[in-house]
Amino acid sequence: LKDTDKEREIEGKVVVVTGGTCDIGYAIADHFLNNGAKVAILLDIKIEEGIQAEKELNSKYGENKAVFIQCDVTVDSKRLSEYILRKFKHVDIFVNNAASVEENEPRKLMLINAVATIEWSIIFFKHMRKDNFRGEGGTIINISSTAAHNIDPLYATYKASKFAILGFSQSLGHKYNYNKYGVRVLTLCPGPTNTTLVNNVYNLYERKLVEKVIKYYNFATIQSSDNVGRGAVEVFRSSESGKSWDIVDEKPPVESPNTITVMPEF
Ligand SMILES: NC(=O)C1=CN([C@@H]2O[C@H](COP(=O)(O)OP(=O)(O)OC[C@H]3O[C@@H](n4cnc5c(N)ncnc54)[C@H](O)[C@@H]3O)[C@@H](O)[C@H]2O)C=CC1
Ligand SMILES: CCCCCC(=O)/C=C/[C@H]1C=CC(=O)[C@@H]1CCCCCCC(=O)O
Repeated sequence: LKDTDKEREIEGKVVVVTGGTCDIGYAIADHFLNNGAKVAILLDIKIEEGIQAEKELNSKYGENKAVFIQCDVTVDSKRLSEYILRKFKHVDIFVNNAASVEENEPRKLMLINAVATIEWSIIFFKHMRKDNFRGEGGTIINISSTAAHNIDPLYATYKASKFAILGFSQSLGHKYNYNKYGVRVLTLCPGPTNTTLVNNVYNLYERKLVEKVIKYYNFATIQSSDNVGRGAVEVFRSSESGKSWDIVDEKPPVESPNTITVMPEF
């Protein structure tokens, strides 16, 4: 196999997903296991959901295919990355998916969505680097949002975090870095998806405003998490480093635009 073929193979790979116990993170873990991953390690702050998710995936794919480790991504990166590497020897795919949409806790939101994504990416980039002693290459997948392509009245802090993830991931995954270090960095930008997080929007904003924004972007559906999980595997199998992919309206991934849409006054 060529290096790029090996890199894009899922069979036998160790996958880590932050926020992996429900919704989009769970669907990503599920699809990687379904396509032959050796193990999916689910890092999440929620203990009961974590135990349940581990149980469900193990009954679907077999014993020890899923491992839940309780984790706060904002504080546990050093301790748990060392633990994971001691226990599993290496990690092939690291997915930064955990997030908050709590606009009224901006510091916490930025720590979870942006700072933690950057810190965990850097830790596992170093582990995977091929110029490192024993570095075997690998793929980091960071979850941004189509909200990172748009300026409108909603989610100002959340948007800032998703713009940060997109810029960081495309820069770290730049072809120059890929050629030098052999680690792929990919970004996914899901559109509105039916999860706990999305249902929060109507608690934060007037329904009329949300409806106006939805109409402006012409979103056809609030898609399933499963479509994002399926899209993640498709992107993993086909994408070059540094690219970003929109997964919207229950359709397959399409490359993200390099432009920002500014919603006019209304
Ligand atoms: N639902 C949507 O419409 C969209 C979601 N996204 C992104 O997709 C990703 C997943 O979103 P959803 O599944 O909708 O969210 P969700 O809220 O259903 O799941 C997020 C998970 O992250 C975990 N988490 C939160 N803070 C944590 C912390 N400090 N440490 C560890 N785990 C923590 C939660 O416990 C939860 O399991 C997020 O990055 C989100 O921004 C992007 C575009 C659209
Ligand atoms: C357009 C508003 C959609 C309202 C309901 C909704 O689906 C909200 C979803 C957000 C929660 C987390 C996200 O990442 C979602 C935004 C998804 C793209 C929204 C794009 C519109 C925007 O820029 O605000």
